[in-house]
Amino acid sequence: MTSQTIPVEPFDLVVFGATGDLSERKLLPALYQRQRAGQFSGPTRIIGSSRSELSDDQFRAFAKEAIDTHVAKEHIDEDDLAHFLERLFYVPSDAKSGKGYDNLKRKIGDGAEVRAFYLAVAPGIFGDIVDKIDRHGLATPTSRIIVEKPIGRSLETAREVNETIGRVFDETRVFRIDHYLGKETVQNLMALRFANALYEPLWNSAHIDHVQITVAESVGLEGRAEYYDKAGALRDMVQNHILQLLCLMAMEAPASMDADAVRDEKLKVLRALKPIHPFNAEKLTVRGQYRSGASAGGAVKGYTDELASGVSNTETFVAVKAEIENWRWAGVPFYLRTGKRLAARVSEIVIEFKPIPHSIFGEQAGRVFANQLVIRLQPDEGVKQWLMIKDPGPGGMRLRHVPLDMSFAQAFDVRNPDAYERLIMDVIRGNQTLFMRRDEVEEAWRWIDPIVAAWEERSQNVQGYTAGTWGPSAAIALIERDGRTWHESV
Ligand SMILES: NC(=O)C1=CN([C@@H]2O[C@H](COP(=O)(O)OP(=O)(O)OC[C@H]3O[C@@H](n4cnc5c(N)ncnc54)[C@H](OP(=O)(O)O)[C@@H]3O)[C@@H](O)[C@H]2O)C=CC1
Ligand SMILES: O=C1O[C@H](COP(=O)(O)O)[C@@H](O)[C@H](O)[C@H]1O
Repeated sequence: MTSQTIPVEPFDLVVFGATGDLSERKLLPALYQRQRAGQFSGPTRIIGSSRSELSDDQFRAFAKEAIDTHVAKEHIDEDDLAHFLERLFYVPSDAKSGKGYDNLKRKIGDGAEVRAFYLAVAPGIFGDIVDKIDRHGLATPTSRIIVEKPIGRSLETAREVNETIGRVFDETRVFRIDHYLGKETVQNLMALRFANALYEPLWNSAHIDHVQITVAESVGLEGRAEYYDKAGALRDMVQNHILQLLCLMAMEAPASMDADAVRDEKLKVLRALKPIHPFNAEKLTVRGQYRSGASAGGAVKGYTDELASGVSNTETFVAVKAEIENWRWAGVPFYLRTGKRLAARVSEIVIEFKPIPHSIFGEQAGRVFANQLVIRLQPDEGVKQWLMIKDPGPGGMRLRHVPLDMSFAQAFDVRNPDAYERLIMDVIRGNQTLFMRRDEVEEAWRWIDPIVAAWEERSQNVQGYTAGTWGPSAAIALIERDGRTWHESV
């Protein structure tokens, strides 16, 4: 039995927003996979809720459709699916009026020892639901709450959301999801750093020249214009996923994998981020917006063509040169970039080591490239350590730049579980290590807010880029000004 299949104790999971997009595409398929892996025990139940008046059977039909659509055929087992559907129930409820909450209380009854509430609804009704959970006595002293991003759109609004939740659930029972932390390769970053003796002595400004973090998407708005146009790439991706990656890459070794030990170290990194001000924002940040172009699937519309209004200054791409002001990282730039409708879907962290101080090989040996460690988060998850070696053969000492390549798909013949599978099971186990603590979320906003303010103060407009490219030319200039180049991700 692997750690993935150690059963968790029976639980009741109430999913608010059970008929929505997140539930359909991610939560129900992830829960089904855990059933299939044999992780559920006893009378575990998943109780869906939202305003739609569905019966249990109608919700089961919705879940079956979701699983048929979003789970690969070879992973669907009819017996497992039937057992999973038996665990599903549905109670209509309205977060605003409170209608249905008494029925929900009756349905939960004494229920299982472990009870969790998943807020898979728009952030605007988080407060209403928490309030109704409280007033209708749905929570026990050990109940947990799972909250989706975005947690606010600024430090002030994040504090409001956190206060609202904190009135009913103390911090040890709040699970703020950043699904990047549930990705296998992101957790592997910790394994790579702290389970190997090799890297840690080199993991500092004496040996690392710079770091690049890229989260590139080939998709566009995917029908989420209403949310996205108010958020933009900085709030949607940098405030959470990219800063979390940066923290795991840059933090000191925690004393253990204990949730607070890890989160304390991440918090110190966030606190050490050098603030970006209006006077240097234009030099350190780039905002882009895609225009019509091409993708693998053919011609695609520009961002504003997808909006009802037809106009917007919201960024769909952002690049930032960040710095961490502490002993380990002083003087090491962290180049961050993310965007929609880029040339490829690829997320990776590139660590470029400093060049050797002197080459003994002479010009005929060819260029000596600096060592690079490339951690590929998705797709084609793996780790590549680029090294210089001698070109084989008797032709003299010629050097070659080659990767030591560890592809997870080739090394392990197992399905790569979706982040939500791991994260939901961690909630049930009560393990908060891979969830964001309140102070982390607020500290991240403390660094993001001045960037937004600087853009507004300086009227820093978005720069157009053609869909299917790597973003605006200013993003290339951002790194090339420093004599460096973006890693070629494909
Ligand atoms: N979709 C995604 O890929 C991602 C989503 N998220 C976050 O997850 C959350 C949910 O997103 P998503 O699923 O896309 O949103 P949807 O708009 O698709 O779904 C919203 C859900 O909330 C229910 N709902 C709306 N109003 C009420 C109400 N007054 N009372 C009770 N239920 C209500 C809706 O059902 P009904 O109309 O029947 O009430 C529906 O089930 C958001 O916070 C989003 O930011 C985060 C990361 C990715
Ligand atoms: O949280 C979000 O993440 C997705 C990208 O997630 P991935 O797992 O597919 O890399 C992004 O598309 C979305 O805009 C954002 O809200």
